[in-house]
Amino acid sequence: MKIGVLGAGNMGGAILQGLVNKVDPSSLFVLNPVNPRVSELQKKLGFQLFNEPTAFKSQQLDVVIATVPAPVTVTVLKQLNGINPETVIISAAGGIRIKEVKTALPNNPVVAIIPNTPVAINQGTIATTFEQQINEQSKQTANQVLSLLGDVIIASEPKLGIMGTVGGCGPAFVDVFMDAMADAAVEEGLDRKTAYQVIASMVAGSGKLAFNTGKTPADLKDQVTSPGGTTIKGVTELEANGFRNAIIKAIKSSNGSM
Ligand SMILES: NC(=O)C1=CN([C@@H]2O[C@H](COP(=O)(O)OP(=O)(O)OC[C@H]3O[C@@H](n4cnc5c(N)ncnc54)[C@H](O)[C@@H]3O)[C@@H](O)[C@H]2O)C=CC1
Ligand SMILES: O=C(O)[C@@H]1CCC=N1
Repeated sequence: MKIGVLGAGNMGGAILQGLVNKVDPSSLFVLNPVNPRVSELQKKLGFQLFNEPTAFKSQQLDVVIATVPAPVTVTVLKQLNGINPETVIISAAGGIRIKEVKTALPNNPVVAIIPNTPVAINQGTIATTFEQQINEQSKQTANQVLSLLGDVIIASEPKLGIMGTVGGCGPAFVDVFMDAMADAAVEEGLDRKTAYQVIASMVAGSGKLAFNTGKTPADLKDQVTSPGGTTIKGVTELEANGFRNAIIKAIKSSNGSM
């Protein structure tokens, strides 16, 4: 399998790291304009780096994952005009519809995804929409690559935006939450390193508990709040300070509905 990545920034870099954990780096082909940061990444991960589209697009790639900034995605994909029509184009561009990608490369099968940064450790959440006309072979090729990176969750195109907001923007919200928790722990006298260790472990374990048990977050929360105990005092304070409302507004704002 030959995998192309268009744009090795934060998302492209995370995808490349996740892929290098699973496949030989010689099967990874990256197109990014000359950039010292990307040259460093190339040295670290060992993929093949191209600085212009002509040589990149003649590599007989099975897939190209587009992780250039969303506003330039269609323009950059147009530069791949003439690429093998069997190459599956996987666009990770937030807010860019399949039909817009098709205007750039009308003959290629297209898949729209919203991944998240945990793909770097093969624990990503990848909301995925296949174009309606896609054939089984192209679908399988895309699935084979994406499932190396984490959970592939199939979405209808109208739901890709909100699934991508929760899954793709979500890590940043969790990071803000963890950062604030660490500040509080430091204020209470814990050293920062230990605070980060406890918090990251707690978030990972809470996520796995929800995932593995299938219990609702409300049920899981109720199991922690002992009667007259310490947790309910904190939960009450969260409610008094509009924590839940802040999260709801953050999701709606990122999703473009506010
Ligand atoms: N950062 C994230 O967590 C997520 C990002 N995405 C999507 O991934 C895309 C990239 O986002 P980030 O990685 O955050 O941005 P970024 O700015 O970190 O990376 C963009 C990369 O594209 C490169 N680039 C710019 N013009 C190019 C061109 N003409 N040809 C090839 N490479 C080019 C840049 O040099 C840079 O390496 C966006 O479409 C975004 O919606 C989707 C889900 C999550
Ligand atoms: O912030 C962004 O626009 C991208 C899309 C989802 C996560 N990051």
